[in-house]
Amino acid sequence: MGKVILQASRVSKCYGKKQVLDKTDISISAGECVVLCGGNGAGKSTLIRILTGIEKGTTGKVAFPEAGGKSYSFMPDHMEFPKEMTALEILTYYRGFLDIGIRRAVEEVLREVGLWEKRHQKIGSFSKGMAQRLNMAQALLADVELYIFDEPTNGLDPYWVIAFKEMVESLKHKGKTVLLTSHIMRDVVDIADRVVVLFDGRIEADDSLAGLYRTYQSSNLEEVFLRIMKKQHSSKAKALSS
Ligand SMILES: Nc1ncnc2c1ncn2[C@@H]1O[C@H](COP(=O)(O)OP(=O)(O)OP(=O)(O)O)[C@@H](O)[C@H]1O
Repeated sequence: MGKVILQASRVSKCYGKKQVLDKTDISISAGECVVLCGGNGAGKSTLIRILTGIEKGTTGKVAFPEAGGKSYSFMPDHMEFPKEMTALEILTYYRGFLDIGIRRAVEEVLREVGLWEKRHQKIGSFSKGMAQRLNMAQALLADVELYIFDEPTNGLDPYWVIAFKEMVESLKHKGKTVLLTSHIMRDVVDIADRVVVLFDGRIEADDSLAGLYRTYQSSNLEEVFLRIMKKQHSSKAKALSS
C-alpha cells in the first residue's frame, strides 16, 4: 500500500440542526481506487465537497500529508457550462487556470472522452452523456496525483461506462489515485480496490471487495449494500420502539 495522500479525521457536517455527516474518518493511499457508495442522501457528495475544500466541515480536519498543498482534480456531480461556448473553447479556457507544469493537451483529453469530433459544437446542444463527458474532461485536463469523481457514470451509456473504467485503470497504471462516488454499484465495482459504504452520514463499511463479501456472506456488492441498509434500518426501528 502506498503512502496516505488524503486523510480526513472526524469530519462532521450539520446543516442547521440536521446532521448529515457524523465524525467520519477516511484515508486514501497513493495508487488505490476507492469507491464511496451509499443510498440517496447518505452524505457522499457532502463528504466529497468537504474533502475537496469546496465546503467546510462543521468539525474535523482534512489533510494532504504528501503534497505541498492540495494536489487533486475534481469532477463534481453536475456542472453548468456556458451554453454558447464549444467544448474546445471551454476546455481551452479552463486549461488557462492550471499551472503550466500540470496542463495536459486539450486535444488528448477531448479524444479520451470521445468529444474531439464534436469540439466545435455548442455545449447547449450537447446530450446529457456528452455534457457529463465534458465535465469529466475538465477534471482530466490536470495531470495530478489524485482524481476525485462524484457520480462519474451518471448519464453515461454502457460504452462510456466501460471507457470510463478503462480510463481509471490507465490512471492507476500511471500510479495515480482515484476516489469516486457511485450509487450504481455494478458500474464501478470491478475497478474498486476498496469500497467505503456510507449510511445516514456514517461509514458503515470500509474494506476490499473480498473483505466485504466475506463479512456479509455475499457475492455481490448490491447484496452487501442491502444487508447494511437492512441492518441499519432495523437497529433504528429498535431504537425508536424502545
Ligand atoms: N446545502 C444543504 N442544505 C441542507 N441540507 C443539505 C444540503 N446539502 C445536502 N443536504 C442534505 O444532506 C444530506 C446528504 O446529502 P448528499 O447530497 O451529501 O447525499 P448523497 O449521498 O450525495 O446523495 P445522492 O446519491 O442522492 O446524491 C441529504 O439529506 C441532503 O438533503
